[in-house]
Amino acid sequence: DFYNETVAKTFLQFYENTTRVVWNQFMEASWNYVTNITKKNREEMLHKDMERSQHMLFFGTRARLFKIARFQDPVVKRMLSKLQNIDKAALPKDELREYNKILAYMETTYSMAQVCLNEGPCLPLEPDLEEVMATSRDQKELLWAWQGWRDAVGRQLRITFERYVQLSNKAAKLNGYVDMGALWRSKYESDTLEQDLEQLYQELQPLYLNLHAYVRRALHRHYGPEFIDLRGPIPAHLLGKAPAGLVTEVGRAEEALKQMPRKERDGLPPPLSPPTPLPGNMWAQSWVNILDLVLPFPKKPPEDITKIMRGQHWKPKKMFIEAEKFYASLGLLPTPPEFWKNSMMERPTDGRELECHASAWDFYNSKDFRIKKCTEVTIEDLLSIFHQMGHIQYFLQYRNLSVIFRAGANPAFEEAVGSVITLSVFSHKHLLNRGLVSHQHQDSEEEVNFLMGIALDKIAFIPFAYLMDLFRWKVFDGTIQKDVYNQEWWNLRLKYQGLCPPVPRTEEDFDPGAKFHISASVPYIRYFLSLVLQFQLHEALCKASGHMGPLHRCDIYNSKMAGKLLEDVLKLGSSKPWPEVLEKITGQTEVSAKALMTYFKPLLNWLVTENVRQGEILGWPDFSCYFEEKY
Ligand SMILES: CC(=O)N[C@@H](CC(=O)O)C(=O)NC[C@H](CC1(C(=O)N[C@@H](Cc2ccc(O)cc2)C(=O)O)CCCC1)C(=O)O
Ligand SMILES: [Zn+2]
Repeated sequence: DFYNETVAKTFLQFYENTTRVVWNQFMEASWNYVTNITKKNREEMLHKDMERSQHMLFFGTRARLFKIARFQDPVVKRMLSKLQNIDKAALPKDELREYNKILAYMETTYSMAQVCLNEGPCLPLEPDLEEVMATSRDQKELLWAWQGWRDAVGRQLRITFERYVQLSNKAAKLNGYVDMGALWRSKYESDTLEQDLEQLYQELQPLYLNLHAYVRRALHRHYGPEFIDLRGPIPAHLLGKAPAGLVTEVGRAEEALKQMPRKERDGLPPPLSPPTPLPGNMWAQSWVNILDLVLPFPKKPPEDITKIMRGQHWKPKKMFIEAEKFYASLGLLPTPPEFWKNSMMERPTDGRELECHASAWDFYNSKDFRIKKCTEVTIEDLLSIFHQMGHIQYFLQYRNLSVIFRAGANPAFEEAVGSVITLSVFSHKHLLNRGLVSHQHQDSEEEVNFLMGIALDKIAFIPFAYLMDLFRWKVFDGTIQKDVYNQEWWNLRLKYQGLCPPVPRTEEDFDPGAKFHISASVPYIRYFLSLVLQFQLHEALCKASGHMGPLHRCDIYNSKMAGKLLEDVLKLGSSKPWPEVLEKITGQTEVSAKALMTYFKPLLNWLVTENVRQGEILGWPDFSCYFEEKY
């Protein structure tokens, strides 16, 4: 009897009891696969995924039969409505099998891809290619890594991705959504999500445009006017001067152009600007690695924390313990023994294939939680571990809730928890307290340098995090057709990030696929929202900790008050609508960029003054990726 609420409660209890087993087995099989990619482990993972989907289908279809509108209990209503979305499990069995094979193929292609030197070793992304992108100033090497990675991954995924889009949309429709983008957006329980996101983006754009203009000037100074157009996009791959004898696409194009009789070549577009390397990251999503080129006060460089960590003989385990201590200092829950026994904290040395992209795992049995990370001893990896431990803390806090509510208030909350903590960890006060810097006092110029370092990570990330799902939403809703995937990707990269590809791209390429979350079908707007949310939460926690003074100097370490505020939110999981959860911690019911702007105010003031002094143009009115050469 689907009108009876008591029947519904029995149904939900039955779901609860059976789900734990099914989900735990699926997580175990997934973990075994991504930590040891073999045919056997793949078959086992696919089998357990089918079982999980059958289970979801059984309960999802029945949950839809209950007359929820007639029910009184808000918890029962919320549970039943969440059960109704069964995602890909709605597909007919044979198509679900195909879909799961496609998902496994895309994620595994990404994880196993390598770029091979002409005669010599093949390098995987982590840590080797990422190391090249972060530290090399040899443009031949940088272009080789950047282009090689896209050839090895993006190109391989193009056709499969087209089928992935079809089946994703079919699954979404079978769940009552117009396309998969709509299903992804539904996790935020808001019918004004897209407008709210655009509003946040507009608020943050001045900050990004000022940073972009300033960085462009610094790169212009470093690489020279023939590489950087001060009114144009930043070539996404900032290479040093092309050493003599470098033959690239561009070199060849220029050579050909010079050979042509003048009248013929005048009609042609000038060749691409010579390639330039990424600002220190394979996707130009973070520019921290070019801080040395853009430091506002170069006479006061920040201390190299990676070097200090290595000097103090930090090991991966110590990095995890450091994070554990921080969460404990807030009075939050300790990680259980299973965590330390079952996690993978370093890349295995037995030559197995595995997925190194870091991740935090909930095994849905209230006691088994793990992190998988191919940890290197660097400050980036230390911060990433704090981020992952934020996921673990959330898992711990909501572990006794119904399995239906064991998720973040929304996906951005999941992401923001760990990132909020990193804002304290990276504060000068905390680094000094933990012996990771020795410089006692930070003067106002050093503070601007510090904020520049944070901005190169967080502000540079804004347009990237926004466009990642703008692209996929348009692919899912058909605005972007499959024959123009790559040019539309670069149109968005130009429009929002003001970046150009370093060498000509074609529709043989599929550059979006070179990013983990696109090959692994992980939504990304969560990171854009988390970026704004983490500063809003940081402000609230700092206030609760009794912090006085500028927000960027706050460190909530050891604050039980801040910890209590955070705990009260985390243990709610997704049992309450996220505006209610946000209000509990900040007093506001809307995500606001105010705290982020407050945090970066000193830097924005400095940037605006500097850009005015230089007469900078904000944005890239010379929007072409081609240079008006001197030909
Ligand atoms: C079983 C499972 O998948 N679990 C989920 C968690 C869950 O859903 O429960 C999970 O662990 N996802 C992995 C993912 C890893 C990282 C990532 O991918 N980050 C983004 C964006 C970004 C960039 C800068 C930054 O400072 C913070 C984030 C990127 O690198 O582009 C890589 C290192 C950092 C976070 C993550 O932790 O979010
Ligand atoms: Zn995360």
